[in-house]
Amino acid sequence: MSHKAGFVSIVGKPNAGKSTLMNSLVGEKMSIVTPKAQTTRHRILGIVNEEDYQIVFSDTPGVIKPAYSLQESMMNFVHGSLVDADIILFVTDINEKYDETDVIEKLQKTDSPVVVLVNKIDKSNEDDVKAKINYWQETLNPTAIFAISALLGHNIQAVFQFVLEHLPVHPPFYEKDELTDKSERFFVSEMVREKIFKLYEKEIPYSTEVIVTSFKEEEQLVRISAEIIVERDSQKNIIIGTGGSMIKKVGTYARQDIEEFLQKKVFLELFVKVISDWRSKKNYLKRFGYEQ
Ligand SMILES: Nc1nc2c(ncn2[C@@H]2O[C@H](COP(=O)(O)OP(=O)(O)OP(=O)(O)O)[C@@H](O)[C@H]2O)c(=O)[nH]1
Repeated sequence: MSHKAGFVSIVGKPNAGKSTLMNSLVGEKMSIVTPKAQTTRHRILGIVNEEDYQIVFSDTPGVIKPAYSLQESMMNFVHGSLVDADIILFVTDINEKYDETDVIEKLQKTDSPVVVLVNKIDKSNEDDVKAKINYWQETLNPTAIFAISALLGHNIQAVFQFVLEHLPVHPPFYEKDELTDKSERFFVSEMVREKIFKLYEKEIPYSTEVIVTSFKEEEQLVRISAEIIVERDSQKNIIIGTGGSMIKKVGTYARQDIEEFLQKKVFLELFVKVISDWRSKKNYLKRFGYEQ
């Protein structure tokens, strides 16, 4: 029996629903999902393994014009995923307000088959869905178009089947028990970062990075320390909150998720550290895993 395997890249503008789609296709929560744009910063692999196939999905940061070095690195992850892809899933919000010219230009340059996924149809109507499908047919002339709701799981099975049928015959790229290329530490830091995206406003989430500094497995529990890095003292005060009230919330919510993820009791300690303008400094971006 021939084994199929390949790379499937999920790309699109910020907030289109890429991470929601990835989680739905993989059947696990791999990527953090929040209502804010630019939540995803890395290229995150989600691997689906069956006896006769292996699909390696990549969730990528939303396509933007980079304003600072961190965003440049984020866009490098997108380019990398377009170059590798056997199939590209382009996710677009049916009610998209952004100008998508930059994504369209990128997609027109690739040799890989492009599938357009018109997402969030639960927030639309049949006429608008038809109009959008016609628009994308004319604009991109893609290999296929699906109208989906990543949130409600509508048409996701059809997309999955399409991917499977178009996957090349190839031996597996990863061990068949691997679910991702990222470490437990990475997912722990993402869970803390997700809470920061949900609990704080304006620039705070975008100025924040989370680094797991210690991860010790003991018999009864896992002891984890993490640093929340911000760019200025004023942001440090906001993260901590009056009498530590805000950081306590971050810690409590994150710990609950991490316990579920690790299936073990967790002791989580959070520290806040200021590194001025870390998002524009190459050495920090490298240390935080954004640069090769
Ligand atoms: N109504 C509706 N909302 C959706 C759907 N898919 C995603 N969303 C919501 O849209 C928001 C953004 O979803 P994400 O999956 O984080 O989007 P993303 O494209 O990964 O965003 P970035 O990481 O910023 O690039 C979240 O609030 C989701 O719950 C959908 O099919 N319908």
